[in-house]
Amino acid sequence: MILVQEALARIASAARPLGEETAALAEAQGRVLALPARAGLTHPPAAVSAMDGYAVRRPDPCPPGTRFTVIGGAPAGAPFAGSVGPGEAVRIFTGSVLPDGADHVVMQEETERAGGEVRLTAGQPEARNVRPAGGDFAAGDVLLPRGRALSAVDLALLAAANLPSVTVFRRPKIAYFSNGDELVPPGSDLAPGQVVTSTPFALSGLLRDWGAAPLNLGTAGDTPASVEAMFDRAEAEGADVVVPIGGASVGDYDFAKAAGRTRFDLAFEKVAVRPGKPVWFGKSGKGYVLGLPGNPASALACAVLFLKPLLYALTGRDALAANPIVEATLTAPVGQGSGREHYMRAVVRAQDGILAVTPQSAQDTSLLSPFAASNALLRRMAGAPAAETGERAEVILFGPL
Ligand SMILES: Nc1nc2c(c(=O)[nH]1)N[C@H]1C(S)=C(S)[C@@H](COP(=O)(O)OP(=O)(O)OC[C@H]3O[C@@H](n4cnc5c(N)ncnc54)[C@H](O)[C@@H]3O)O[C@H]1N2
Ligand code: MOO
Repeated sequence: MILVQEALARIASAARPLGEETAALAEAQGRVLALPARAGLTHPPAAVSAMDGYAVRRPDPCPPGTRFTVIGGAPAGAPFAGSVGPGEAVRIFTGSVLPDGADHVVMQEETERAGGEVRLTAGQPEARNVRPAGGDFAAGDVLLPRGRALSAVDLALLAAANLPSVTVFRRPKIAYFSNGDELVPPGSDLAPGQVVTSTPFALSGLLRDWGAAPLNLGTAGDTPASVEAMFDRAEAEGADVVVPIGGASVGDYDFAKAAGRTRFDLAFEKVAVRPGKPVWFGKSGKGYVLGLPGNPASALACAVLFLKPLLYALTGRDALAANPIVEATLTAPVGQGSGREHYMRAVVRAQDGILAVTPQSAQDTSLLSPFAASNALLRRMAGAPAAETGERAEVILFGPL
C-alpha cells in the first residue's frame, strides 16, 4: 500500500499530455490551452479617449474660463484626420482615437459649448482621460499560458486580441462502467438483493465539469467475459482512460482489476487512503486505467482525489494543482487520525469572513446523502492528533461554497 502523495506522483509521471486540436472561441470555455495564446493586435491600438468631451492640447496652467476653438469631431470608428494645435479642441467620445497633437480630454460636464467655441467651467490641473496605446496588451504578448483552462472572461480577452480560435488539448475521453450482477438502473422494480446504480450519474457530471468527455458503458455482470467486453468496448471507442467502478477488492466476484492487470501495467493497486483503499491505476500503449472502489462515496472521493489529477496531467497541467488544499476553521472536534489518510465529507461555508468546516457525522462509504450535502473533503493525515473546535484544518473544495 502506498501513500496518497506517492500515488499522485505515479499518476503524474505516467501520464503524457494528449494531442492538440483547434477550437473555435465560442466552443472553447473549459478547454485547456496547448500553446500559449499571443495577442494578435495591440489593445487599444492607439491612444483613445476615456470620456465623452473635448480633446485638447492642455495649456499649463489651464484654469476655468479657458476657451478652445472646436475644429472638428472624432466619433467612435472615425478618427479625426487633422492635428490639434494650441487653443484648439476636437469633439470626442469614449473609445474614439485621440487626435494627433492632443494630450488631454476635458469631460463634457466641465465645459460650456457656444457655437464654434468651447469654454471650461472647471480647471484642468493635469492631463487626464486618455487611455494609452497598448494599455491592455501589445501585439505578440503572451496573454494566457499553456495549461490554462479557459474561463468565460478569458474568451473575451482572446476575442479582444483578435483570436478567432485557440490550440487546445484534445478533451480526454473517459469510458466508465460499473461491475456487479446486483446493479439495476434507477426506476427498476427491485428484486431482493438488487442495488440501484448511482455512481455513474455523479461521475458523468464531475467529468464534464473537469473538461473531459464522459462515456458511460453501463454495467458489467459478474463474469470475466462481461468485464473483458467492457474493456474491449472502451478500446473500440478510443477511450483515453477506462474507469471500472467496483470489482477491485478481494471478493470472489471482483474481476475488474484482474482483467485490468492483463491489459495495463499497474502503477499501484492499493492506496493508504480512507475512503478508497482499493483504488488502482495503470497504463498501456493505448491509454490508462483508473479503478474506483465500488462503494459510492469511495468511488466519488477517489474520482476527486485521483481521476481529476490524471485529467490535469493529460491536459498539460500539474496533477498536484488539481485539488488545492485550503485552510478552514473546525466548527466541531475531530478524533485522532487513523492509519490511512482520511478525506471526510464535509461542509465548508464562508462565515464572518473566514472559511468554516463542519465534517458530516455519518462517514460510511455506502452513504450518498452526506456526500450530496457536502462541498468539501476534510483531510486528516494518518495519525494526526485529535483537533478541537476552532483549530485550523485542511480541506479540498469539490463544490461551490
Ligand atoms: N475482505 C475485505 N473486504 C473488503 C475490503 C478489504 O480490504 N477486504 N475493502 C473494502 C473496501 S475499503 C471497499 S471500498 C470495498 C470496495 O470493493 P470493490 O471495489 O470490489 O466494490 P464492489 O464489491 O464491487 O462494491 C462495493 C459496494 O458498492 C456497491 N456498488 C458498486 N458499484 C456501484 C454503483 N455503480 N452504484 C451504486 N453502488 C455500487 C456494490 O453494490 C457494493 O454494495 O470493498 C470492501 N470490502
Ligand atoms: O475505503 Mo473503502 O473505499 O472504505 O469504502
